[in-house]
Amino acid sequence: MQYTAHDFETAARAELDPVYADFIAGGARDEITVRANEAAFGRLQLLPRVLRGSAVRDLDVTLLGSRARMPVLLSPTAFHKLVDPEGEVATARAAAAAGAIMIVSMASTVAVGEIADAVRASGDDAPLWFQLYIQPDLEITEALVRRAADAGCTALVVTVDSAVLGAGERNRRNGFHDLPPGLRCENLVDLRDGERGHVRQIAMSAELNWEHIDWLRGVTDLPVLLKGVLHPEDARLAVRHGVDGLLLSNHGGRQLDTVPATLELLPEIVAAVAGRIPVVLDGGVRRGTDAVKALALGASAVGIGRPVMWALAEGGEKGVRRLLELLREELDDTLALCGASGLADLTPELVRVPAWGPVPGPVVAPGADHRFGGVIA
Ligand SMILES: Cc1cc2nc3c(=O)[nH]c(=O)nc-3n(C[C@H](O)[C@H](O)[C@H](O)COP(=O)(O)O)c2cc1C
Ligand SMILES: CCCCC(=O)C(=O)O
Repeated sequence: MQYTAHDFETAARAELDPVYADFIAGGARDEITVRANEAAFGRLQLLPRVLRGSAVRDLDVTLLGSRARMPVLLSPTAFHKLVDPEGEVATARAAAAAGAIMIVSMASTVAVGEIADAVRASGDDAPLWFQLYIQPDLEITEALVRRAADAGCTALVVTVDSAVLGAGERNRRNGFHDLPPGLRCENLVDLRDGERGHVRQIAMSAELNWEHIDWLRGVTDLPVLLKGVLHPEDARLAVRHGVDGLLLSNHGGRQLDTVPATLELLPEIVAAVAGRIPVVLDGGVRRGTDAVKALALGASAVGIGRPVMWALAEGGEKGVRRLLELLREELDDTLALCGASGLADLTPELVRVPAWGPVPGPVVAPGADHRFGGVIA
């Protein structure tokens, strides 16, 4: 049985082709940013309030008009059929059951329209958003946007950290460059004559600039979020260009290695947008306490990437349901323990950096009993 997000990784690895496990776990180059994302949460502390509790906690959130029952989004991840025969349909049903927003990857192995149909048929209801890599061919891009809008997606998430595809050296070593036979990027099929949904059809364009964002604003009424803005100056530019929200993300350490952990950048980005647009954070969120730290520092919600893939690989729709239930429970009890009854009660005063750095020199004499104090570092 799985009791934490990390348990799903252990369980999935036991059954998964190691090449696929590496694709999921891996990051760019030395994977320094992959490690930094998770480590950053461990470095911050929670300082709870007491005696102001409430019997129930409210985890509802509305983001750019999309209502969700928890402030945890499923960040876009490609190729769900690589790890489960139902692929994105299973993930989307689980997200809808939990009332969580799922961001469908442009590189999904089920077409976005089919994913939306499956959610509607399930009787549960939760918004789907669509992640887009703007293509150099704007007609193709517009056709993709139309597919997402026709499917009923309620926001577009434009990934802007991928001028070129990040160097996943595990994939290189493993020779993993392509989907296996039978799997396709279904959103791309028939966008143009003869297009068969090949991964190579997705162009990572190094020429993208702010004019493309202005152009996109002109072809859709859907709210547009940018995914992968890290510099506060770019956050300010995003606001100036009428962007509706930011997904503060370093692509889970899969694009430019050695960029800071997203949590570390959060206060600067929140200050830069100054409440004008919502900021969602992803990267290394594995626990309810992680989510609470990000929310307290000004994020409106958080996203999870790898845990969803591991849960899907381990247990299909049931696995993802269980993962989201666990995160809901953790969030709920963290709020209770912090004296918060809802997300609005999560304020920066709940979070601190350790007052003491490492204590130099031995703090416990050799042979002394370590159990009662002394060890600070
Ligand atoms: C297997 C995998 C596939 C991904 N595919 C996409 C994608 O298609 N589009 C995108 O914008 N981000 C993609 N990402 C990045 C995620 O959206 C997200 O930013 C990242 O996984 C968050 O970090 P976490 O995995 O530590 O939660 C992918 C990440 C992984 C692990
Ligand atoms: C063309 C698929 C891109 C997937 C992706 O963004 C990732 O693996 O991080």
